[in-house]
Amino acid sequence: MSSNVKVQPQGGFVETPYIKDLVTRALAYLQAGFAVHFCGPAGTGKTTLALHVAQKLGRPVALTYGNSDFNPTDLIGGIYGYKERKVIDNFIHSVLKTEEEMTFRWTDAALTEACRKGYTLVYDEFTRSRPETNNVLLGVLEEKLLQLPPVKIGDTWLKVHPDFRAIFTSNPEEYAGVYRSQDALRDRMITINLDHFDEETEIAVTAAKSGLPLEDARRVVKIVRDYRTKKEYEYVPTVRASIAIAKVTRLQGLKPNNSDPFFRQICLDILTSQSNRAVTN
Ligand SMILES: Nc1ncnc2c1ncn2[C@@H]1O[C@H](COP(=O)(O)OP(=O)(O)OP(=O)(O)O)[C@@H](O)[C@H]1O
Repeated sequence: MSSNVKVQPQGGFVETPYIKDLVTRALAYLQAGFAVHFCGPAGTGKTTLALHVAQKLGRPVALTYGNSDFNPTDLIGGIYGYKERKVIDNFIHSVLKTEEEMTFRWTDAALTEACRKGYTLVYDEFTRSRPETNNVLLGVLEEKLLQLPPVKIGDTWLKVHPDFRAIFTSNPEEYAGVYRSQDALRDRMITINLDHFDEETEIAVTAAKSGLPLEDARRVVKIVRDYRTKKEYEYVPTVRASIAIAKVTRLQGLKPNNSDPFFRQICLDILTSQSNRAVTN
């Protein structure tokens, strides 16, 4: 492994040449004012990358997650609660005057807050929201205008703050619970397709997240990658399997050694729990 791989203390962000290249490209597109979309299988680092790139932009982050139950108000905001003011004037005993005033309280949701204040929106797994819910993004990404619902007293359009940026993540369309997003929306973002990490990155991430020494993490990752390349299962184990095996190995005081039956069983349990279906074709 090249010496310039920075393995952070446990849990930190790992930046290998592979990760650095992705960060550089994403920042270039965002700084040019384009939205960026990380698309890839589970466990390929999309969410971590999106949050890291957002942090690099140096603006506050408005984070939201795709959800099939979402409707546009979950992205834009709505009327949540109201304030009631009641004045009773009984100065003249025979006359009772009451004034009631009810003011509704509008609350911005993540998209509106980001558009209004110039935050970076990170919309994780955005294709798990129904396409019609995401329609509101078309105007935001192209005309830089956010349409507000008529219930919002006064303004029905919000001009998007010049510092607003958007980063999206999604799993491929064949995943369960993922909708096919509109072509018009995909056309308004630059998609970077991710696959499983290169070996150097997977080792560094496994070591950082599990606390297992680098050389032992390398052995664990080799077992997982050999299993992954066999393609015997439709769902291949991800870096999460490497992290889990490495963490249990460390906490049990084991060495990643195939001649140890306990270590072998841990690998089997974790690898088979992630790849639960034989290839259908
Ligand atoms: N650069 C990194 N540095 C440290 N840990 C990382 C890095 N990238 C990914 N990870 C870790 O790898 C695991 C998977 O990453 P992440 O959740 O970002 O993947 P994902 O593609 O968003 O997965 P999913 O689609 O299942 O949500 C997590 O435990 C995450 O902390």
